[in-house]
Amino acid sequence: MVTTGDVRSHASKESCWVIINGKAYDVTDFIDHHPGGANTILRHAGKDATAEYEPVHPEGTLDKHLPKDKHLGPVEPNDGGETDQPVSTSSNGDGKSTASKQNPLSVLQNLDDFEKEAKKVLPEKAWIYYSSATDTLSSHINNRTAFSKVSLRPRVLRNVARVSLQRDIMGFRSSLPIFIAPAALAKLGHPDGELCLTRAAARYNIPHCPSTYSSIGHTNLAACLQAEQKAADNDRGSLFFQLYAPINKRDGALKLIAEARRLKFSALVVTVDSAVIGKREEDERYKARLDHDSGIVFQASSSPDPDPNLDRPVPRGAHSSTLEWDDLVWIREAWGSGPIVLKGIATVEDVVEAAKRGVNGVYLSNHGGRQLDYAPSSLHTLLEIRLFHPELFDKIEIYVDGGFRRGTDVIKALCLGAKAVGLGRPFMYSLTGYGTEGVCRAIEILSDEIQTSMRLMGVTDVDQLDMSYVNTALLELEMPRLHNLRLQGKL
Ligand code: HEM
Ligand SMILES: Cc1cc2nc3c(=O)[nH]c(=O)nc-3n(C[C@H](O)[C@H](O)[C@H](O)COP(=O)(O)O)c2cc1C
Repeated sequence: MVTTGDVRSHASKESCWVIINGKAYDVTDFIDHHPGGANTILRHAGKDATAEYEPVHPEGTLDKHLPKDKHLGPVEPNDGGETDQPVSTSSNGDGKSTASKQNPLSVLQNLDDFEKEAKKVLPEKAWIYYSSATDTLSSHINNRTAFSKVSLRPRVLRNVARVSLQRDIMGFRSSLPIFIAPAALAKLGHPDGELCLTRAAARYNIPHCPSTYSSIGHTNLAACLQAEQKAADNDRGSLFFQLYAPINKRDGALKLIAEARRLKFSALVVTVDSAVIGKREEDERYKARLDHDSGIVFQASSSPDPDPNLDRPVPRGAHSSTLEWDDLVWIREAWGSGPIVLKGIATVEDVVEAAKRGVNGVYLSNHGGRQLDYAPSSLHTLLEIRLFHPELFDKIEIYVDGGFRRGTDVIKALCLGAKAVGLGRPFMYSLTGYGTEGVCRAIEILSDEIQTSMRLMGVTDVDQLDMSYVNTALLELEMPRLHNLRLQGKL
């Protein structure tokens, strides 16, 4: 039996043990391969890391990734020493329950209200992770301001008593033109994490696309969907699989795709805007402060490399940095004939290329402003396609996300030609503290807003929404000057 004293004596990079859920692990050889960074583990060297580990890792992670001989067994407290007791995730550490700080769900009126409620109860680290964006925040801010550059053109004196909001989304007949976008680490907001999203998606018959880094394992999410469907005696809801190609690209991706197939996920969403991780300064500042406070010595991580041919890890490279268009061939082979959609497309040129490569759809996104700074919003890219290659809307399915908070935001994107809209942060905020009921309330609010606006616009079916219902003059002022490329035959 290992004692807490034993664990405390392995508190360095050279020999690093941690306690998780009452068991000790030797993670010395693993530290430098940890996808969340070496320092994240080093901060807990020799201590109980449960509170840090538990909300961000799916069940079974240690069994899957840490060799059996590094599992040191149960820990016995032997010396009355401090062990860094885990804190509960249902409070933010000050002893007050989340319920007593948050307004009742019935009081919340729009998706921004969920953000305010989440901020009240999320631990600082989680709030920063959910809300942060890259560099100057330009892409993030651009996502919201783009909506104010498109106004609506309503028609009147039409019978709008009945409206239909149904849309086909990546082969699934959804009751609303929206889906839950992939966002990692939902357990930071609620102990049930992504289960809340899958349950709500099933109840409202919309798709949920969990992240590769879902904090609840994909097997459990698939079982959750089945259980929901069985209890309701229907087949409502659907799960899509978001794929980050791992560092070891093909081998890692093939394993994930095989898992997605085994679990019968119905579409493959390949994220293509993450060759490296964006510079999210709030996250980096917070982690650097923790490192400093726990005595970890600062080391510059990405000095310019004098020789680009040297085989070194790519700075900020958390996933494969070598994924290319040609890789879509083996991805298609492994996935089979089901829908493949490329997430993170931002230009009309790449939509043209995608249409040639046999994928079913593109998903215009700047990752919620978390990757490239000064990237276009998805409304900008939709309009770019409208102006330069409108025929693409008939050739390939086009999905969007980024900054959608209102029913009218969704309607504007549908008018410009999007098939459906994904939302990331709003659903993470809605599960925070409230769990599944919060996500259900968020979907209801959005559905109400879409329906109400459609009626006020004289529209009874989302399929009727087209360019005649929007004034895009202001957004057109911001279109890139691509006419020269076209004249040169490059577009
Ligand atoms: C042994 C103790 C471990 C601790 C204390 C730990 C802690 C953490 C923390 C705190 C994060 C969030 C990263 C952040 O704050 O930026 C994280 C992320 C992550 N960890 Fe661990 N981890 C451990 C072991 C593992 C193991 C065994 C795996 C298996 C591969 C793993 C895989 C990951 C992954 C995939 C992420 C997500 C990275 C991202 O979304 O950017 N971790 N870990
Ligand atoms: C906390 C968080 C985690 C995310 N994790 C992922 C991810 O694992 N994979 C991915 O493709 N996109 C991820 N995204 C991006 C979202 O899928 C989506 O593009 C973005 O959140 C849309 O913007 P919105 O938050 O304004 O709705 C994440 C976004 C957030 C906010």
